[in-house]
Amino acid sequence: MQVRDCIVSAPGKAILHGEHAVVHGKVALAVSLNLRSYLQLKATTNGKVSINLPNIDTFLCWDSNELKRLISDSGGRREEGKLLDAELVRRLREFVGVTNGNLDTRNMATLSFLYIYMSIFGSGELPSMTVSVWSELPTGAGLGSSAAYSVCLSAALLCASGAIPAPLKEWDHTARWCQEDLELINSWAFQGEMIIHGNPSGVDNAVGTWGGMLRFLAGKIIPLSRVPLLRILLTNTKVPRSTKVLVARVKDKINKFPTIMIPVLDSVDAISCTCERVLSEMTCEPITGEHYNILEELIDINQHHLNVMGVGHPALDTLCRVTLARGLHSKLTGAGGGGCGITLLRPETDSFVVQSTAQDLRDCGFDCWETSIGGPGVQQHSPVSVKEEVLEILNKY
Ligand SMILES: Nc1ncnc2c1ncn2[C@@H]1O[C@H](COP(=O)(O)OP(=O)(O)O)[C@@H](O)[C@H]1O
Ligand SMILES: C[C@@](O)(CCOP(=O)(O)O)CC(=O)O
Ligand SMILES: [Mg+2]
Repeated sequence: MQVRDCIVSAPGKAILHGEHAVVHGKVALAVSLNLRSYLQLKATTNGKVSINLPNIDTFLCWDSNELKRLISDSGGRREEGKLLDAELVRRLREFVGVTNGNLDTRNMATLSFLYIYMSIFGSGELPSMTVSVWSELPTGAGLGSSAAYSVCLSAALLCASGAIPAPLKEWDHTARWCQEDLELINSWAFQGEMIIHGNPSGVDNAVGTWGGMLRFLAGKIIPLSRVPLLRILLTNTKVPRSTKVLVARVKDKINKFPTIMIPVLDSVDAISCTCERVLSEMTCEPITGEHYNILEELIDINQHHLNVMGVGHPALDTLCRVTLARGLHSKLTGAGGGGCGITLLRPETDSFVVQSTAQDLRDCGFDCWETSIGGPGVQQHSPVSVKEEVLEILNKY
């Protein structure tokens, strides 16, 4: 079976408000970033399935017959849906050598690739191919690299299998799928996230699929079209962390102190709703300093709540302190425990203040950059539309 070649990309995301609370059915507001993961899928005829993941130094190759043996009697392929095929996951964990509780970066990426690949192609012949992924996002830092990875995998593999069409026409540079196809991509990406995260809310894969800013509540995705242009400084404390571990930590805390923690989650929900209202007001009335004052206070309150949930880190405290010394307000974004934070820049914040703050943060050993938000969701690319340096990395394998 010869499959179609393709190049796809998906954006990372920043959560403005609602991380962790969203896992427990509360509202989150999230926005896509102009930092993307890229995947190239090339059909081969050597009977091998290869993955090249240079960001995490992982290069693996299997015989497709060897993989086929893992699914021949595992109960068949699973269509889109929320639940994983537990038997296939068990076999794959054994095959990849994942012992219970082993959260190794490489194993998670390998497992989610194999799971999506085998679930999509499992009922027929397993095609040989080489899949290479390169990301501009830091991995494991709160910017949704796992979701961008899962969205790219599901879009490329669904497209290669013919389950969804390739939207790119001869004359296009980039193209996007129709709503129905995006929903299918999103549902498979959610399964990839389940393997990497354990218990994802689905907000990250939704942003990776649709892009822009969205409100997410219990699986319901509402794109927010009326939002003001926000200037955001992104800081990566470079403290490594795992979303899976942090999500489990919050769950344990809720189970241990339900009457204390549930009001905290409710308060985060109210913060997301208040933020959404203020953002919408800012698009239909003149933007005032008071709008920004409220946004800043919401950031401060939420950061305290995230500390109460147990997902803070001294490096994130440093980020908040250093930016506040320049009059700027920050909170962690994503799962916390290290990783990245966002700092809101006011329209009048002049570039000297931004530069000096960024320098202060770099002096703490952090990476820091002003970012534009609202990048497009998953898309297919012609090779000429991919930055040369990215194409060079993808073509190396
Ligand atoms: N470019 C990539 N190549 C391979 N695996 C990736 C890539 N990006 C993300 N991953 C997978 O996602 C995991 C990180 O996910 P997670 O802990 O949710 O952090 P985040 O999504 O905030 O970056 C990595 O350990 C790896 O398994
Ligand atoms: C903590 C959480 O709300 C966001 C995790 O984002 P990230 O993997 O840290 O980028 C988990 C989730 O929504 O699934
Ligand atoms: Mg993630």
